[in-house]
Amino acid sequence: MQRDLRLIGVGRRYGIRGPWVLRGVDLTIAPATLTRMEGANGTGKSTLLRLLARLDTPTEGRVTGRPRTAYVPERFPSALPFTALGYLTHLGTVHGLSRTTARRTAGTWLERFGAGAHADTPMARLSKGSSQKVAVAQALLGEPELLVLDEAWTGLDAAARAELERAVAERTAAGGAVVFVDHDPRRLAGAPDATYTVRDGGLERRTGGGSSPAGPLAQVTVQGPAGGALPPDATRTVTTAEEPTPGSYRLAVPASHSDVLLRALLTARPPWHVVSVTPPSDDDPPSADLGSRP
Ligand SMILES: Nc1ncnc2c1ncn2[C@@H]1O[C@H](COP(=O)(O)OP(=O)(O)OP(=O)(O)O)[C@@H](O)[C@H]1O
Repeated sequence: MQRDLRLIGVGRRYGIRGPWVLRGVDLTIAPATLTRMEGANGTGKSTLLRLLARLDTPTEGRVTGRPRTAYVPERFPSALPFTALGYLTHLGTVHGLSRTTARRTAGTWLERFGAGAHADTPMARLSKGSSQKVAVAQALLGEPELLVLDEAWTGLDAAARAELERAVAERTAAGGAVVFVDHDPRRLAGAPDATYTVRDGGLERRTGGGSSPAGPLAQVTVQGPAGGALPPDATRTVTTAEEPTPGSYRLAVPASHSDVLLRALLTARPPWHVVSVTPPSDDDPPSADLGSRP
C-alpha cells in the first residue's frame, strides 16, 4: 500500500432525511497494521467498513488513498452461476492473474480452508460454511493491500477460523493493512495495533492494542539475521521476549497464537530460523496473569 487510507470528517446517512449513522469520523489506516472495529449491533460498523473498502461513498467528508482492496461482506451472495473453483479462478483473472495462475492460486486457497473437495461444487449448492470459505478465499487470492473483513469468521469451522487468523497475520507481515469486525472478543486477541468502538456515530479509540492474548504459554526459540529486531507482527503476539545472545530470542506466546507467531517469523524478509517450539506443560500458569509485553 503506497499511502495511508484516510477518512476525513466522514459522515454517512441513508436517505436525505435519514438519521446520521456516522458523523465526523477521522481515521487513518496505515500499511502493515491490524485494526479492530467493535460496537453494538446497528451502530454502523458495516457502514464504516464499506466506506473503507470504497464500496460506498460518504454523505459528507472525504476518503483519500486507494489501496488495492478486498472485502468479505457480512452476507456473501453465494447463489452465483459458477463452481467454487470456477468463481475463484474468474476473480483471480479479474485481479490480473493469468488463468493458469488464478486456477492454481484458487485451488491452494480452497485447500488451505479445507474446501478442496468442493472445488467443483456449484456455488448455489455449497453449505453456508463452505460458501464462507469461498468468500474469504476470494478476498485473499489477490494479496490485497487492504483487507476488510466483516464478521468473516462467522460460519467457519475451527480449522478454517485458525487458517483465516494465519492469513491475516501473513497479510500484515507482507505490508498489507487489515481491518476487521468480529463479535468474538477473543478473535486475534492481542494482535490489533488499534481497536475502535463505534458508538453514537463516532469512533472511540481504545487505549493499547486490545486485550492481551490469554491461555497457557508455548516457548519458542528463534534465531534472526545478525542485528535483526523481531518483526512487528511477532512482537505484537508474544507475551515476553528475552535476547540471551544478539539476534537469538526466547519467546513466550499463548499457545493459541503460536501459529500466528511462527507464520510472522517465517514470512519475514529475511525469514527467521525457528530453533525449537515447546508446547505449554499442564503446570504452566495462564499468560493472562503475566502482564507486560516487550
Ligand atoms: N443500505 C441501507 N439502507 C438504509 N439503512 C441502512 C443501510 N445499511 C445500514 N443501514 C442502517 O444503518 C445503521 C447501521 O447499520 P450497520 O449495518 O452499519 O451496523 P452494524 O454495526 O454493522 O450492525 P451489526 O452489528 O448488526 O452487523 C442501522 O440502523 C441500519 O439499519
